[in-house]
Amino acid sequence: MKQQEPLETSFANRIAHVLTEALPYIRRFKGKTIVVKYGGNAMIDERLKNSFARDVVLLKLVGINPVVVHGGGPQIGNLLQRLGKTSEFVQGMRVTDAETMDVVEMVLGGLVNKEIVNLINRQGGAAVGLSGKDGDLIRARKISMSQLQSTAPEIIDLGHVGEVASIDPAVVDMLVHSDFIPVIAPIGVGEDGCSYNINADLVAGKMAEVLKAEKLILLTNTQGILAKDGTLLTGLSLREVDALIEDGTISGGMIPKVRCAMDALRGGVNSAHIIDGRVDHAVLLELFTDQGIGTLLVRR
Ligand SMILES: Nc1ncnc2c1ncn2[C@@H]1O[C@H](COP(=O)(O)OP(=O)(O)O)[C@@H](O)[C@H]1O
Ligand SMILES: CC(=O)N[C@@H](CCC(=O)OP(=O)(O)O)C(=O)O
Repeated sequence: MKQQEPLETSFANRIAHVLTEALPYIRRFKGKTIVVKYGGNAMIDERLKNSFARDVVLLKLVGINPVVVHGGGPQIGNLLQRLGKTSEFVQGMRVTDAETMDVVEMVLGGLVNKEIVNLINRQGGAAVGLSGKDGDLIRARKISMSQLQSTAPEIIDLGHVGEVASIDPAVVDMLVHSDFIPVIAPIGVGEDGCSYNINADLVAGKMAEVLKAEKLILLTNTQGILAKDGTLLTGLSLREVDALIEDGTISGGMIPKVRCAMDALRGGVNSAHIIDGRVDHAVLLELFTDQGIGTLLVRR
């Protein structure tokens, strides 16, 4: 008969330490909602995707309510390229004509959404995929060029690019309270009945606000918010973030991300975290360890 190797003492101690360190956090977050934005750039390889799905399932099993909002920008770009279409971006927003909108809906609402649902379910969770159309979840409003400081004067219309006009959380509440894990694609419906392509960070921020979430966690492809010299800024207040945008330390795609996190904080979410989705089990490390990872944004 094969004998089980005894655990090396220091390794066993480490496991015990990790589990006991997690305990106060599990107690603190039990019954609370945590909105996790899973960006397309963090969906790099199978190992990372599975580690993300395991984290989400573990949260649910210890009594926390994860709600996943996903992106899929690179995946939309890949399919558009295969179809011979190129995308233009204005302030990080993809100019979306009717044909591009069809692709966005296929990729986000179909491929990416169902892949995440399947990953979570294979790890033992019960995920249900939704787009903003399901249960009239996300009402969208068209974004006009005048709302953006465009550096591309030749583009006069963003097409089907929307912002969140309102969220009706009824379908998400119903799923959460029936022990399902909602997985939401950032597509909204306009007053005109048309589909709108919404930046996933914007949807995640508003979702966290409307669901009165305890935390908003944004997974991205950097360690967090970095200073000019490349060091990680571990904790920032709203005032400090404003100053970093002002002096150009925060730029590009990080601007809408911090803006929506700041809006969520002002709307009552207790904390927002920008963390590195390229790290295995990033969500667990953030939630259940004393030091956390990435950048913590707080209201004060
Ligand atoms: N101060 C900063 N700290 C970290 N990243 C920054 C900063 N300023 C700009 N960025 C850029 O923002 C990017 C993240 O935004 P984005 O590419 O839109 O992410 P995602 O695809 O995850 O939504 C980083 O990869 C980096 O290039
Ligand atoms: C209007 C707009 O730009 N929408 C995004 C939606 C996907 C997204 O936000 O994906 P990431 O989080 O992976 O960047 C897009 O078309 O790429």
